[in-house]
Amino acid sequence: MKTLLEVKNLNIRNKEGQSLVHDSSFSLETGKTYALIGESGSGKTLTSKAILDMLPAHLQMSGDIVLQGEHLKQLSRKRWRSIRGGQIGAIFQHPEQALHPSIPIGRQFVDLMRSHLPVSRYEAEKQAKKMLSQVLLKDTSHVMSSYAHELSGGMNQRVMIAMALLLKPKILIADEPTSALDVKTQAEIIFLLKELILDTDMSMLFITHDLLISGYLADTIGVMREGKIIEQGSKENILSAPEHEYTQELCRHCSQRFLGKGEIPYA
Ligand SMILES: Nc1ncnc2c1ncn2[C@@H]1O[C@H](COP(=O)(O)OP(=O)(O)OP(=O)(O)O)[C@@H](O)[C@H]1O
Repeated sequence: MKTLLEVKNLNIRNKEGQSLVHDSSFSLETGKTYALIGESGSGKTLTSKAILDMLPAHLQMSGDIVLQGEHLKQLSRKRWRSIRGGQIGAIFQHPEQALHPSIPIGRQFVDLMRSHLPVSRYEAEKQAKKMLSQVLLKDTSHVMSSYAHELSGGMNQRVMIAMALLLKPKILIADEPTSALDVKTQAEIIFLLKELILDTDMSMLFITHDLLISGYLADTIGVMREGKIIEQGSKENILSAPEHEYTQELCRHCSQRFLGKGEIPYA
């Protein structure tokens, strides 16, 4: 199995020196999904922001992030941004915050594509429409001419997924992308992500508080609590033989929710 991204001994502290993420290490393999699961405030989003180089300046980070052999520590910020730019796509809980409110969706696609690749406007529009239909948005011309506020939450999340995939990244970071959606749309987006991952050799870091979703999407699960990854391993091991008491509790909740009895789904 080929390692695409390694997070090594990641530590993040606030101004007061309090540890927010503590000595976290994990790796992402080509074509595989790693789910980072944990309760609110456990450090999942800060971990993804560190990978995306989006940590606020007042937070101190140490450790190393290695993308295909290139060490973040050894690169200038500009160089890291350019390496990372086309190789890591990201989607978040609130797509409407990431989309520009007063620029039509289509133009945002075209601008993004043309800022990275020497393509004509016509070609960029063609690619954008292709991506929008890949995420199962039907009337692509209508979506292209719409503003984010004119689309539903589920449509905006599909638009974000299409935009994140436009530059054909090797890694997709999905930070609670379905938490703000209704249950039916949540399921549709989760199925879509699974299909997209199976159809390509893209890897995904999926951040969630939901063990059930992790069980469906992930190959490997890391359980995060109070800034630490307390347990990680294959989905099968984590779900059927969790070692840490906290993971055991998560599994019990999950099975009760899913089946109303003591069986672990997906294991
Ligand atoms: N910009 C920031 N400045 C200072 N502390 C922060 C900042 N962002 C997050 N924190 C703190 O760091 C810790 C981890 O936060 P983080 O957002 O990574 O948690 P999370 O697991 O993603 O939670 P959630 O599921 O609620 O998004 C929390 O204690 C949080 O209060």
